[in-house]
Amino acid sequence: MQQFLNFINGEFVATGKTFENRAPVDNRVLGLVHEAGQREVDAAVAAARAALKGPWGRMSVVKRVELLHAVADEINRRFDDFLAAEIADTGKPLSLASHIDIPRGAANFKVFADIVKNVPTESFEMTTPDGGTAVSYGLRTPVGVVAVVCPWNLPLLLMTWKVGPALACGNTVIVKPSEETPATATLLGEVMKAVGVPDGVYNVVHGFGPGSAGEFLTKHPGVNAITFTGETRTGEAIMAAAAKGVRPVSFELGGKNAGIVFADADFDKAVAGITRSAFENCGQVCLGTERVYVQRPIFDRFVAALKDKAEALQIGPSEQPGVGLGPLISAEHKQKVLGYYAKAKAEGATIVTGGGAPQMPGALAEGHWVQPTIWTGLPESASVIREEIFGPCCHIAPFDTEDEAIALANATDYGLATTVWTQNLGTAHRMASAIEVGLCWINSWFLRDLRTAFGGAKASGIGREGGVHSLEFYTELRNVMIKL
Ligand SMILES: NC(=O)c1ccc[n+]([C@@H]2O[C@H](COP(=O)([O-])OP(=O)(O)OC[C@H]3O[C@@H](n4cnc5c(N)ncnc54)[C@H](O)[C@@H]3O)[C@@H](O)[C@H]2O)c1
Ligand SMILES: O=C/C=C/C=C(\O)C(=O)O
Repeated sequence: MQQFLNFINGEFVATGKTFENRAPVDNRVLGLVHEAGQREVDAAVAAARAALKGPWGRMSVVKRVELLHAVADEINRRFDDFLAAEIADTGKPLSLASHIDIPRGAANFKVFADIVKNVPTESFEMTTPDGGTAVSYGLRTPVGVVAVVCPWNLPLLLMTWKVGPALACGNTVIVKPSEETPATATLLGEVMKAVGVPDGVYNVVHGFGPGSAGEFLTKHPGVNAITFTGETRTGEAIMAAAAKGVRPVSFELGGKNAGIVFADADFDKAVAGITRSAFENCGQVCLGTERVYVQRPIFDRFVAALKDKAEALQIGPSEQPGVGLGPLISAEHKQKVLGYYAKAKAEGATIVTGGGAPQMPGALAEGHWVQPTIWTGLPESASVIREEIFGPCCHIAPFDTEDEAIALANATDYGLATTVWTQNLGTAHRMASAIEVGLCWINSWFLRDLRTAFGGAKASGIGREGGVHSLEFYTELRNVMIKL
C-alpha cells in the first residue's frame, strides 16, 4: 500500500495517524496519507526557520536561482512520474494534465527564478535641507516562513504557483496540500532533495483543515505569512487565524464567473471557448464559467451549439483516447454537484442537456462521474446562478445591451474572472473596464502570461500574484537612505 508521508527538514516522516487517499475514477484506495499533528507542524516550522538562518538564508541569489532552475528541470525529467501521480489523485484527462498541470509545475519555478534575477529595485537621489545630497535604494528581503495552503483542483500547478515565488524570494515554505490530493506535493520533496535544496526549505504536512494540519499551520506563531487558495469561507477562517500576530495573507478564493457572448462574436470560437470554460477539468476550475450570457439574436443558436459540444464530450478515465471529461474529485463533491442539479430542476430550469450521473462500466461505476449539464430559463435569483457549484455545468440566459450584460455579470459577491466574446473593439474595452473582476479574458479563456497580475476582486481574493506582483507579498521592501 502506497504511503504518502510528510516531508520535514529533508526527511519523509510517517505518523501513527493515517487516512485513505482514493482515486476519483473508481474510488479505489491509492494509499494511506500520514496526517501531521501539532508536533509535526511545529517541527516543520522549526526546520523552515533554521534553514532561513542557515544555508538557504546565506545563499546568493545567483545560486538560489540556479537551484530553482534545477528543480524545474528535475520536474521535467520526472514528467511521467508527476503525470501519473496527478492523474491518479484527480482523475483528470491526460490531455489536460500533460499540457497544463505538469508543465506549469516546472514553469512556476523558472519564471520567478528569472524575475528575482532580473528585476531591479528603486533608487533615488535627493538634495538634503543642508544643501547636501542623499541617495536611497530599495532592498528586498524575504518575509520568512511562508505557509502554503492548497486546493485539490490543480494540485501541482497551484501549489508551485506559490512555492516558486516564495523560494525565489529567499523564503522557506511549509505546504499543506489538500487532503484529496497528496501525491505531487510529496513527490516534489524527492525533487528538492535530489537537486540539493537545503533541508527545511521545502516542507510538506498532510492533513485536513480545522483540528488538523491546516489549522495548526495557519495558527502557528512561527509562520510569517500565509498564501491560500480555496473556498471563500475557508479564507475567512484563515484570515481570522492570520489576524493573531498580524500576518499578511494572499488569497485566491472562489468565483461565480460570467461568460458573455455578443452577437458579433466569432461564433465557433465563442462556442469552443465557453465549452472549455464551462467543462474543462470537469468544471473544477475557479476561473471557469457557470453563468453564460448570450446576446439575444444568437441565443437559440448558441444554446444548441453548446449542447452539441457538451454531448460530444467523452466521459471516462484519462487513459481512454479522446477523453474530455473526467470525474469530480470526491463522492462528497459529487453529492454537492448533484444537489445543485436537483435544485435547478426543482426551481423550474429547462434542462438542455445532462442533469444527472452517467452509467459507467465495471469498476468505473464506483467513480464520481456526473454529466455535463446546461440549463436555461431560470431567474437570476436561482441558487445555481448565485452560488459556486464547481462542476461541469452552466446556465445560459439572453441579454440585449452592453449595460445589461455588465449589470448581470457584476451581480455577484465574487469578482474573480470573466470571458467576453466580441469582435467590436469598443465593446471589448468597455466590458473590460466595467466588469468587477481581477481577470478579464477577451476572445480567450485561461490564457496565461505568468508575468501578469493574477487574483480576484471582492470575495474572490486578496492581493495579486504573478510577475513582479508576487515580490510584493513574498518580500519585505526596505528603504535604505545614505547621506553623502
Ligand atoms: N481563485 C483561485 O485561483 C482558485 C484556484 C483554485 C481553487 N479555488 C477555489 O477553491 C475551492 C475548491 O478547492 P477546495 O475544496 O480544496 O477548497 P477548501 O477551501 O475546501 O480547501 C482548500 C485547502 O484549505 C484547507 N483548509 C480547509 N479549512 C481550513 C482551515 N480552517 N484552516 C486551514 N486550512 C484549511 C484544506 O485542507 C485544503 O488544503 C473552490 O471554491 C475554488 O473556487 C480558487
Ligand atoms: O482553479 C483555478 C485556477 C487558477 C490558476 C492559476 O492560479 C494560474 O494559472 O496561475
